[in-house]
Amino acid sequence: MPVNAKICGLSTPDTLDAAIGHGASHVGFVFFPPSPRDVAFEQAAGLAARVPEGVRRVGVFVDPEDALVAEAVRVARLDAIQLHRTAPARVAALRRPGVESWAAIAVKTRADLDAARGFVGAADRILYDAKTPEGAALPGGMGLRFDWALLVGFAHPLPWALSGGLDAGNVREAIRRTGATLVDVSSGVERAPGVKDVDKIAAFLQAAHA
Ligand SMILES: O=C(O)c1ccccc1NCC(=O)[C@H](O)[C@H](O)COP(=O)(O)O
Repeated sequence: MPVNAKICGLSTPDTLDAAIGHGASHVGFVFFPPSPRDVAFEQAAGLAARVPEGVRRVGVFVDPEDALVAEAVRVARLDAIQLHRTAPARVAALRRPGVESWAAIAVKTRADLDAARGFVGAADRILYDAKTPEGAALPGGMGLRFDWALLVGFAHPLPWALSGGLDAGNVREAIRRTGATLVDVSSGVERAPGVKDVDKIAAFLQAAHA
C-alpha cells in the first residue's frame, strides 16, 4: 500500500516547494496565533497559490470560530480542515461541502482512542496525534510521540492518519508497526520550532515513501 505524507506547519515558499517537489500528498498551514507556525491569511493565500493540482491543502485549527475557518478555506483554497481540541458537535457544525474534515485525537493511553468513535458522521478522517502536556500552549507540533502499539488491533471507525514525533529516522518503523497509509510531520522536519528545513523534508519524504 503506498504511503502518503503531510508536511505540516509550512510557512515559506522554499520549504513548501521542497515538500511538493519531494512528493508530499498534503501540505498543512496552521491558523493558530500562539503557534510559531501560524500563517496570516495573506501569507496563506500566497503559499496556496504555489500548490499544484493533486497536492491537498490542509488548514490546521484549534477549536475555531466559524468565521476563521470560512476565511481560511476561501483564501487558502483549503481541501481539508484539521481540527484540534474540537468536540464532535463542533466538527460536524464546521463541515463544509467539498472540504474534508479531520478530527485530531490526542493520544496517550488506549482509552484515548475511544474518542474516535464519537466523530463518526462528523468527520471524514481521524488524525491520531500525541497528547501534549496539561497546560501546553499547543495541542500539536511539539515533536512528542505516543506508543504506536496502542493502534495495533484497534478497529478504526474512520480513515485515519498517524502523527506525533515522526521524523526521517522513525517513520518507516511507525508505518510498519501501525499500518498507517498517511503520516503527518511538523517538528521532525524543522531545525528550530517553526523553522522548516528543506533537507529534513526531503529525507522524511524519502523515508516515508521507501
Ligand atoms: O504545529 C503546530 O504548531 C500546531 C498548532 C496548533 C495545533 C496543531 C498544530 N500541529 C498539528 C500537526 O498537524 C502536527 O503536524 C502534528 O501535531 C505533529 O507534530 P510533530 O509531533 O511536531 O511532528
